[in-house]
Amino acid sequence: MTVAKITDQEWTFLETVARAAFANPFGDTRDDLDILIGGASPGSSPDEILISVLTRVATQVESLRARGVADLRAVEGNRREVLRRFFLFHVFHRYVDHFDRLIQAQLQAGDKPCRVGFAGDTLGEMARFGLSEDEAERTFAVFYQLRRAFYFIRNGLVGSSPSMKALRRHLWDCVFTHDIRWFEAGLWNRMEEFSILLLGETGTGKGAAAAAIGRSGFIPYDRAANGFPESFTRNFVAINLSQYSEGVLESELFGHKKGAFTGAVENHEGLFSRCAPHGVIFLDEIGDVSVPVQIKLLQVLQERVFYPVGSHEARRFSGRIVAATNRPLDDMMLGGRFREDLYYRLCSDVVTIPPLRERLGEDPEELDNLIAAILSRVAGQQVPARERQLVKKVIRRDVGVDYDWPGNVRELEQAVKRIILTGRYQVVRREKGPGRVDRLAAGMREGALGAEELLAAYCGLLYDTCGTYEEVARRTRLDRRTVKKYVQMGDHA
Ligand SMILES: Nc1ncnc2c1ncn2[C@@H]1O[C@H](COP(=O)(O)OP(=O)(O)OP(=O)(O)O)[C@@H](O)[C@H]1O
Repeated sequence: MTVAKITDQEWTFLETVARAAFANPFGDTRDDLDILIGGASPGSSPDEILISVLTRVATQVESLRARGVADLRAVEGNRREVLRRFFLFHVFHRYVDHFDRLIQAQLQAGDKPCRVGFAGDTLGEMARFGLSEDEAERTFAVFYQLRRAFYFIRNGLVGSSPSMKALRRHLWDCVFTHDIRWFEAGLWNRMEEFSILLLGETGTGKGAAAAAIGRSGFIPYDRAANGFPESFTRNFVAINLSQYSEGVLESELFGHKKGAFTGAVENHEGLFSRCAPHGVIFLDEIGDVSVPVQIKLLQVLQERVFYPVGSHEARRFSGRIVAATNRPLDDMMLGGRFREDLYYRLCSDVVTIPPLRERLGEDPEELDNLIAAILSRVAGQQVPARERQLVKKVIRRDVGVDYDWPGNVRELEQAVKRIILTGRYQVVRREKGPGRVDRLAAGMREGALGAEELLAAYCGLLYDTCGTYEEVARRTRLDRRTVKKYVQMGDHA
């Protein structure tokens, strides 16, 4: 048998590469394996380590080829699996730059799927290693997915603190499961069954985390089109549930039929019908929806069908749900404001996003990394170290080192912008509880409040006690959107 030509020492090497092949790139295991594979000296840079890994693997592939044993068809069982992963590691890294360029091109092109010029070469190379056509095509799609997940999780969520590293690892598992063997064995096609609940304070990056998951979904390779029929930009649709009144929200989510209500002059496709088959719907601020809408969402999650408003025609939904809230869902469930059955349907996994103050406490460099990322996002290019230091100095001067960043990264983004505009960042601290009541009462006694200020202060006061825009809307008989506007106005007064 040809396998006998591979020595035990070589098998040890192949097994190590096979373990690295699909390891979580944000975990420590992958780093340790790379050092083992490449034999790089301690203190080498990540680029040096990677080059030595790829060189050694390519040399080993050539050696197997020269002896005529670089073919999976001659091997079975566990050894086939080790060899398969080893060859795939090699192929993946040979085409990784092509995948990166495809991601960039697709970002530019938006919803129109891009041509994939290198598919034939990559598939041909896998075929020469003995993969069947189906296996090669599915693997090609998984390669694209692996690279997208790496790109969007790394770039969408900046930060080097331990809790951010843990978050990136966690998000990777949300896309591929904690053991990619399960994913490869069939879950690649069934991740829609796993909904994710993102928890965390406002501005921590729940939307950014959801987008990273959404853009990293599986997109099947289409043989006839010689490419991917769907752009990943279409694979993620987000809705902020707190922005809509109940009636409008149902229409936005499920669509409506012409004539379903006054003003429904055309059929309207809702979010659920617009979602691509392996796409993600991001339900932001899920803690703010009314119980009737919660029941409808539960039905979609349970039965995978929904009905446009005014229609009895069931529509199928085959995407994945990611939901987020900064509300205390536990308390809300106790008070009957959030349904337990929906909660348990939403949380195949719960991901908690750390607040900025915790991250800064773990690693002071976190602030530098975030300032750099925000500045280059605002400027559209890398910003010199001098400017970055300047912004950091102003932050330290104006809010001190112990500032708790209640608005988290969103607040930091605004702080950086304000510093660019004005050279300073003075914080208006949000007053809660009795302080607010006193201020409102004093303002009324003095007759000093304008109508909008009065409403903003009253809505803010109610929001502090009731906890949801919906409840404030009920008490003030305003609609939820208006309430939110006034609460936020009060926050920034
Ligand atoms: N780790 C991060 N790295 C880079 N940018 C981040 C990070 N976290 C958040 N941001 C940015 O901060 C802003 C706020 O993030 P996001 O909207 O995702 O927060 P959120 O938790 O969803 O807030 P809310 O609960 O109010 O909806 C966005 O512009 C986002 O890109």
